[in-house]
Amino acid sequence: MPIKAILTDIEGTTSAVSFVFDVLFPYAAAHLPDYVRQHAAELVVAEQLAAVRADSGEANADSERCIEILLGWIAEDRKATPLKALQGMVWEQGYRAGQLKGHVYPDAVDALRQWHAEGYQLYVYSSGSIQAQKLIFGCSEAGDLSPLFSGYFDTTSGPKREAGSYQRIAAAIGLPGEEILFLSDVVQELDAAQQAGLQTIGLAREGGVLEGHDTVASFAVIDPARF
Ligand SMILES: CSCCC(=O)C(=O)COP(=O)(O)O
Ligand SMILES: [Mg+2]
Repeated sequence: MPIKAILTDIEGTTSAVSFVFDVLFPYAAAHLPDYVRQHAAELVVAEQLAAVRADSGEANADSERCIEILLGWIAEDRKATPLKALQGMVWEQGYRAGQLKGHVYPDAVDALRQWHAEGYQLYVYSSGSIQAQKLIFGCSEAGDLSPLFSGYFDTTSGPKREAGSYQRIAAAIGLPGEEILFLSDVVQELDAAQQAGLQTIGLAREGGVLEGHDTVASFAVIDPARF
């Protein structure tokens, strides 16, 4: 079955891990406390704070305690959906103010443009919220890459290390798994996608092999037509 859609991870795949850890996470840690204080009464933020209380098991946590919990989650890189939603809101302010520009490897920019021109449908699946995904590609160093993408998936589709998440995404895309190529730098994510019937290629940008998956160091050597 030929590949019709390509689903890509962001951190470590299209974009440098260092951009996420050295730029995005510190920006969120610096600005999230005041953002929460200023917007805690607004429904979109209040809903996420309610989810922080539920996920942490601290039903009576006030806004200041929620901020402490969120900063702890940033420090431990917890892929918690309410943290990711709030990070997306905070980053939006940084991108709009010109303080942030999304990093996307030049080889990924070139390949995504080529695959889009060749008629492949392109999708993103990241632990970052859909808002954060649209920002990193929409406000990237290479310009607005958002017209290349047909859709975005985040942890509201499920955790990235569970096969069921990829089954739900394939159903949402409307293609059998075998017609979707998933790209990631994390072997557990590739394993879960493979278990769901998707094709996989691992990205090891510093070299090495992702056990059980064809592995490359750059998008430049990926040929979706070979499947
Ligand atoms: C959407 S950019 C921010 C990335 C992020 O918050 C994150 O946790 C990265 O997760 P990924 O699934 O892209 O490895
Ligand atoms: Mg990744």
